[in-house]
Amino acid sequence: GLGLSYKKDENFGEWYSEVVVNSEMIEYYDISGCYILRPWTMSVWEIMQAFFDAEIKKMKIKNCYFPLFVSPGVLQREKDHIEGFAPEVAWVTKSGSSDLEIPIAIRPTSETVMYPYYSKWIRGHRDLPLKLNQWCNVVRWEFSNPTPFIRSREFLWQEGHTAFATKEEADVEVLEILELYKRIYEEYLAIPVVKGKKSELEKFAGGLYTTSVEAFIPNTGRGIQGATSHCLGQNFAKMFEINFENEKGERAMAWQNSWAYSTRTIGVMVMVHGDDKGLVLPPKVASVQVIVIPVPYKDADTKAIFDACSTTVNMLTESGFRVEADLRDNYSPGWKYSHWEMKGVPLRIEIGPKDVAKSQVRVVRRDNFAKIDIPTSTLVEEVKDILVNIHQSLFDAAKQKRDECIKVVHTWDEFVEALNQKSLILAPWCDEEDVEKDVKARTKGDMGAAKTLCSPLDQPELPEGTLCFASGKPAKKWTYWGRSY
Ligand SMILES: O=C1CCCN[C@@H]1CCCn1cnc2cc(F)c(Cl)cc2c1=O
Ligand SMILES: [Mg+2]
Repeated sequence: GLGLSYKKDENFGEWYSEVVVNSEMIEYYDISGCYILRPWTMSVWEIMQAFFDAEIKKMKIKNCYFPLFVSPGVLQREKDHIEGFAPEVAWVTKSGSSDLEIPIAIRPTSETVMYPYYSKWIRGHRDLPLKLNQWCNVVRWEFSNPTPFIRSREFLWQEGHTAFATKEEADVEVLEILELYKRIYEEYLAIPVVKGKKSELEKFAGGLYTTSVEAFIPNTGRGIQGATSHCLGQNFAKMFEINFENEKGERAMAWQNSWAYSTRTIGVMVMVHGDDKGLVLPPKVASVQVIVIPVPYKDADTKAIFDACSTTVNMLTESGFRVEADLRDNYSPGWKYSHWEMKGVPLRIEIGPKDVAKSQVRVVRRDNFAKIDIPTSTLVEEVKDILVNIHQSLFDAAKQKRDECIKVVHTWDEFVEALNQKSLILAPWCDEEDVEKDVKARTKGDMGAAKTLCSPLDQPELPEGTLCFASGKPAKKWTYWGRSY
């Protein structure tokens, strides 16, 4: 039948796989970890891309495109940059039936592709800041359980790579980009995130510090890194000799940042907002915000009903909404209701004989299934308000659910208890790496170990004398811990 065979709160993994397929976002592919992104996915991606691309253009960041292929020498330029990553690098070793002289890597990220040219292009301080971004795919041949959008061997992202004369400029940009990531999640996907700083153990090993926006999936009790903005310091400048003559005529090394968000954002949206009827799309990223469905009645004036549908579509389209009518005559209204609910369309408009007679329409919300009869004369204004309200209620519901999962703990026992309750744990920590490693070791298990997710930039008050929950040493900062994707 049309409905889902799994319930979100009973079989989350199966529910998720079914929703992404039945909503026509994903088609499974014959290579494990690879997925077909159907138009229903690409339209969400393109709406977010349009926002982010316009914002970085305001920051004078320019788009470019570097090759997909990386020569081995360059990739292995700095072993500690790719130390643990080597197993996930995909290599081209043949063309046709003949072996390549030298195997070529497929980019897993583009630092080593781009930075030799940054070194060539940056000579003097007038060549700075150099601020480039690219929209592309990357390949990481991961082996842990592949999940559409969340963990795939190829994914789409943007990667920004910027170079500055001073650390101050780099520090400012890291946070400007982080704010854009928060806006993508909160203003477009209606998902609450925490802005924070990664621990030394969890940060990008090649960089100076990493900031991120962290989301949370209540059903699995796992945190998920939503996007990252790194300050690389001068580490890559040293590695790739990206230096310049500063204004005092001295040789100086550039200060760099790199930042990315990916199609993983879409998986988080499905997981957070989806329900047992299928996908629920936040209005801002819905390629169809309103679906108009005629409800013909045996001897009623079908033409009048269809005309009313077209009029409604035109009126709403002219007002800037993304609206379609489902006029197919080989599906019943009931079938269409389920179909468009599965696809997550935020608002449905039903038009039957009674509605035509009264010059009104019946509006049904996807998020709470509320049914509202609205006169045609005020429909545009009402639809505008309802879509804004749907976004806000999706956000508020997600935030309430996330906040209910947050447990503040002060002792190891409270920590373990909270972890067993699938919580997002906020704990005072001494900020020592060995202690973090110890927590990982002590919480190892088939559910995965607990780790630090981030230390929120917005720190709650830490009373004098507060002790670390794990080591008993003086706590230095509040940190979010939990299991993660
Ligand atoms: O997260 C970002 C923002 C955008 C640009 N890149 C950084 C760091 C990426 C880390 N990282 C992540 N995954 C990797 C996988 C690999 F196979 C290799 Cl060789 C390297 C890496 C790697 O450096
Ligand atoms: Mg990885």
